[in-house]
Amino acid sequence: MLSSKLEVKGLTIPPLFYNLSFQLNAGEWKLISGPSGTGKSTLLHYLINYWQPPAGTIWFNGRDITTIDPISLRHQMVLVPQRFFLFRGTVAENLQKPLLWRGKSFSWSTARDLLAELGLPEIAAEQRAELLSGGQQQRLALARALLLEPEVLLLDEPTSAQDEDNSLRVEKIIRRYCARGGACLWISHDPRQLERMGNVLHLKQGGVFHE
Ligand SMILES: Nc1ncnc2c1ncn2[C@@H]1O[C@H](COP(=O)(O)OP(=O)(O)OP(=O)(O)O)[C@@H](O)[C@H]1O
Repeated sequence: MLSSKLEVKGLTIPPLFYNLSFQLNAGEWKLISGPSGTGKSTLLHYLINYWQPPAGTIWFNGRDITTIDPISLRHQMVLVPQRFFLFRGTVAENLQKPLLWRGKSFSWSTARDLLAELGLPEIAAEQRAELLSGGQQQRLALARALLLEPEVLLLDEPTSAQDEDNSLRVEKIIRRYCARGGACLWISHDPRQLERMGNVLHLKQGGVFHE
């Protein structure tokens, strides 16, 4: 039997989670919504073992994540945090560095196509990343994660700084990433986005409830 890509089994982290369980399969996305402070961002940090979960509570490809080398885990499961980090440097440098660290090659033409799909058709490789607008920087951070082609993408409010058109672009790209076998867990507060994307887990203190 194929195990799920990511599985949370009875995760208890007082006072945030009590016996929290859900799974995410390859080719699937799930959105997480819920009131501020219920632990949505914290949960994503447990999933990449930034915070260490109790043994046996978080599984990646059928392995307890506490038994996986954290760097290797974070190569396969990439988090774009709410307060993402861009290097001081050009757009191309920002996209290229994490690929090179993983021993992967960088193609500006692939990157440029992706950025165009994200509503940044005019962006130049040599443009300074810190001079882009907040919304443009957020899409650059997402493009950087997508170019890594991780097995699982963890997105913390990836469209919080986007207008409707660009939110739709992001949604389309995540649907395609999942259609190609990726798995995505995505925190969102946007009711229209939750409606459009579906597959919502509503997080309350003490558990996850399907809507
Ligand atoms: N490792 C941890 N263990 C237990 N509690 C934590 C841990 N890290 C953060 N917290 C607390 O958990 C609470 C939830 O924070 P978190 O940022 O995860 O909420 P959130 O649901 O993502 O909120 P928002 O929607 O406002 O982004 C905060 O009060 C934080 O201090």
